[in-house]
Amino acid sequence: MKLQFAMDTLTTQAALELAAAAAPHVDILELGTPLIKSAGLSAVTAVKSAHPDKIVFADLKTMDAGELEAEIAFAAGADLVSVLGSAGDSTILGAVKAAKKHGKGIVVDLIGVADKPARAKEVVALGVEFVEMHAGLDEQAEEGFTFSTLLRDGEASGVPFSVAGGITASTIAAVQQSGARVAVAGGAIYGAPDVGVAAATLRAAIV
Ligand SMILES: O=C(CO)[C@H](O)[C@H](O)COP(=O)(O)O
Repeated sequence: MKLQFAMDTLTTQAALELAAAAAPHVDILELGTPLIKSAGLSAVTAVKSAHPDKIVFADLKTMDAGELEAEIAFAAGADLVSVLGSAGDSTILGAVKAAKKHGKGIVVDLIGVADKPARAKEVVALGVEFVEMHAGLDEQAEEGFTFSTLLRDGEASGVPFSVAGGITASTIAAVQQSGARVAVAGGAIYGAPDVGVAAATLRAAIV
């Protein structure tokens, strides 16, 4: 299982500092949605230039104009770009077209989708690399939130999936046991007193 670090920060400089500390321990460096909205796609270029050996994920969460948005992110240096599962199939197909042109991949984020396993099957048939079983930051803060639903949905989907939703060093082993291809961790790394140690701890918890 790969480890993806979601850098939910606001400036390119902060992202470069986080990436430098965590890179030895992670496989995928994610430019979070707030970072791309704040700093622009030049942040993707900066992170990819500093870490050409890492997979760089641009978390665009695209909802429309799939081909155009994916195209500009791939041109900026992204290896993977996210599109929302609640977007129409034409949006997802457009993004897949841009990915094929660049020899890169689309990840469909199933945040907010009620029947995640069903939509996962549909979008993988459209040509996406994998889906993300995702409970966002707001959903995580809701009363009654249970992380285990994401793992059950991933297993039920029968397609390649990642998991994101407040993963910590104590829950990442369960993510691996669910068969996830990628574990996405944001706050557990960027919110830790020592980013490098936190990333290394998550890595060590993957058996
Ligand atoms: O995409 C996101 C929010 O929409 C986050 O990057 C994702 O949820 C991972 O962060 P965390 O581990 O803090 O939940």
